[in-house]
Amino acid sequence: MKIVVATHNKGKLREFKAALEPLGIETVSVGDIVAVPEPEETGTTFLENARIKAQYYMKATQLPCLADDSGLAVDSLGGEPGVYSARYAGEACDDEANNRKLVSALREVPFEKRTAHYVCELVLAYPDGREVKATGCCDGIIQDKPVGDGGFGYDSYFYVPQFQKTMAQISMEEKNAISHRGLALQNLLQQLKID
Ligand SMILES: O=c1[nH]c(=O)c2ncn([C@@H]3O[C@H](COP(=O)(O)OP(=O)(O)OP(=O)(O)O)[C@@H](O)[C@H]3O)c2[nH]1
Ligand SMILES: [Mg+2]
Repeated sequence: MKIVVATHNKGKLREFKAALEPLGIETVSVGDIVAVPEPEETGTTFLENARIKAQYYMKATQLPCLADDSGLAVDSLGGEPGVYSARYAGEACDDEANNRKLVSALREVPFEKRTAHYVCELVLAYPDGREVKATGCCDGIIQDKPVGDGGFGYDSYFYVPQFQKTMAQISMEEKNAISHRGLALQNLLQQLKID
């Protein structure tokens, strides 16, 4: 079995590959199948954006496509950066700029009040119109200094109490077992009756 993963984020792709290959499911990046511009993520929720991406790439490839919309919601920032996680510091920004803005926004907030969640919505869209949706959430605390070099994005600042480490210090297998994306994927596979 093969799944087209409708993302251009290499970190997400690596995680999908690591979770699905042991189950005998091959992953292909949509960028290796069609050369189309990325759709605008105009939704106001993770689910809306995941649907926009899944539908767009399914129509472009005529294949079942799995899209992921995810992000970080920080309680003391009223849920920010939320759906804007990838472009928190502006449209043409990178992980480093986003992290700088995050640390600066939390400068006055004590560690115990820096609770946050990663959220992931997955949508698998089929050419016949069917859609399978799954969601996952993972709790953590945003620390001041980056630690670890695994993962991507905000991971080196995202402290996971359960491991007493950041998301960038744990292995890919450990991340997939507890992360928003890993949990959403487990839920999706249950609905597809694959485990
Ligand atoms: O450190 C992180 N570890 C994670 O596990 C994680 N999951 C999401 N995020 C952040 O949220 C944005 C998603 O935005 P997003 O869903 O639009 O994805 P994207 O634009 O990067 O790729 P695409 O899938 O849209 O092609 C990403 O860029 C990251 O900033 C994460 N950061
Ligand atoms: Mg995106």
